[in-house]
Amino acid sequence: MVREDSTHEVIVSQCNKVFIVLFYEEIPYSGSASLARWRNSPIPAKSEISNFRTVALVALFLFPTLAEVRISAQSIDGRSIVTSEAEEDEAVVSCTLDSLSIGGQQLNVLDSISFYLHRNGEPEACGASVLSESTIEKGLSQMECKKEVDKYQLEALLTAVFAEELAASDCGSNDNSTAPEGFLHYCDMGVDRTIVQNDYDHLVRIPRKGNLPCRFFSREGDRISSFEDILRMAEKAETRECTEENDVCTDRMDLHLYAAPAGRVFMFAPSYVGEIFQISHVKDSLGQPISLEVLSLDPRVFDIYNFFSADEAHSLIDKAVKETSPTYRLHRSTTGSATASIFNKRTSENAWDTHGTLAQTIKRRCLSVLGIDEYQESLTDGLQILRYNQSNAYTAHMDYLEDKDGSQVYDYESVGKGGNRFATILLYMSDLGEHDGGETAFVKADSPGKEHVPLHRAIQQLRDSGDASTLTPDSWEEIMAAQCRARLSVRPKLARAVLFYSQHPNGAEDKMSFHSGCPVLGATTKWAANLWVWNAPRPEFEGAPLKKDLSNVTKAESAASQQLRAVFRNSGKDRRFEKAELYFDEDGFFGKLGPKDPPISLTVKF
Ligand SMILES: O=C(O)CCC(=O)C(=O)O
Ligand SMILES: [Fe+2]
Repeated sequence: MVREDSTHEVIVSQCNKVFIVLFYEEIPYSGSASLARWRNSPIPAKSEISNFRTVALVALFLFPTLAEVRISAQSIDGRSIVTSEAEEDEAVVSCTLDSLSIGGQQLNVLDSISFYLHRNGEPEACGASVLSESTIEKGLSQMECKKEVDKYQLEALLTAVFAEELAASDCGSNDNSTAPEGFLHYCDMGVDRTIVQNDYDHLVRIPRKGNLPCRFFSREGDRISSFEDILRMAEKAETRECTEENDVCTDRMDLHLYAAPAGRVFMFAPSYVGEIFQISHVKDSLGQPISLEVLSLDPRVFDIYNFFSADEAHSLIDKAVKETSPTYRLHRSTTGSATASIFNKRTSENAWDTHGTLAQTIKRRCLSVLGIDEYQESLTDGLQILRYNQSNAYTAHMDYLEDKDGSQVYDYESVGKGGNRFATILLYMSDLGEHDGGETAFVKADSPGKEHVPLHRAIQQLRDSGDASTLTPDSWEEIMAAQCRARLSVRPKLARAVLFYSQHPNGAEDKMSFHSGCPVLGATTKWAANLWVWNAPRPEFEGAPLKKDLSNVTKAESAASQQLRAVFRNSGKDRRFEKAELYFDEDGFFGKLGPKDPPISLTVKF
């Protein structure tokens, strides 16, 4: 028996014979149940797949052994989603923490933790709650009493539990923060705003609701992947001593968790200039702890201490200077998203180091510091080695790329489900003194603690100092050099590293991130390197988000976008179906689908 309700959920239950069938528009599925068709997604027969553009994958099931299967199908370009789930079984499955392989005993400590939940990038908690043993056990019951909870399952569990515990908090999406399902909506922003990252197939939807889960991080960007992580963090958490004169009073620990919506990247949540973040989960080259210090809140700029060494800087420079390949060697820098072109206000030179052993190590370190726990080449440009000789500069710009005339196939709208550069890590590889220029200046931001200096006065001060005598009066370089002294700026120093964001936590472009590479005033060469990091696979990489309007899309790109996914799982509530198996048609065995088997994800290209 199958029905489709107004929220486009297809409910499948009590199917004795079930087949996976891909079928076309008007051809009704043949089997023991009837299945309502997803309105905008006619479904071709298997043999006809190549002939039809609009496809949805609908799953029906084989064998009398499968009672409850959850189905979801989504086209990568977000045109359709079909979600279905079996009707709820009334039988209550009870789980205990003891069933977890970590051992329930250790988890007793959960009772003494107060969890403060933050939305991604927000220094203020949006709500607080306890995760009692019983709430976790309830969550586990909904998740089929797992013995081992992997990070995706844990994320679904935490999202479900916090959504319930924090129903009356401010943890919802900004549009509707206190709605009862607010936190669930915050975590799953809908197809138009959810970036399909490469691990999308692994995400575990919230039991019975179907929403995608948040990911949870420590304040320092360490992803919570297991209960052990929570316990480890709890050990380090602030302990609030019990002062109440009350028998049942115990010391409590305050644990702050930062929740990033599905598909979104973690962002630090600074609250004051000078604030420190100890990044103890990232391995550095120096054997010293990496830490961040907040230089500015708007834009968000941080010093990264102990990020790389002077030796590493020298090796990167050495390799760049010796590079002979026309593509990678030092050459006059260019700008632009699709077609790179020489720009008269970027007079530096740059080389690319994409796959050098050291460049790779540094790129990995960059992603780890940014809270990306699994390295993905597709999220970075190459490491760009920069050389600025005397007077060389890069005018104020944003690293966030624009699709000015809307002609690009790639979807640069990172506030939606597109990708763009979201963070830049800048490595300085030479020392420049107070009078040498070459700073990186955030020209829209005042320097903390300094009064605002109007530009005309800054130009006069620069001229009076005599430092800019090599620059032509009234040239863009001279105006910039003056701005650089009057605004928030970072001075190059060998082995200094800086992080800044080009996006807000919701993916919107951060216009305050406007910055420049200030003219080098003295004779010292400024060497630097930067890594632009994307919030989604960048253009040309697998999984790159493409625009909805596919009319001009090349064949290869359109093939990548025309995919559908389905996830099958056995909820395990009915013991008769312990040996369920999943088939495509009658003889295409996909895999075992017992309650303990992992969910099976399928991707169909057409
Ligand atoms: O050289 C600098 O200080 C800044 C460089 C920069 O902004 C860039 O390459 O995007
Ligand atoms: Fe830049």
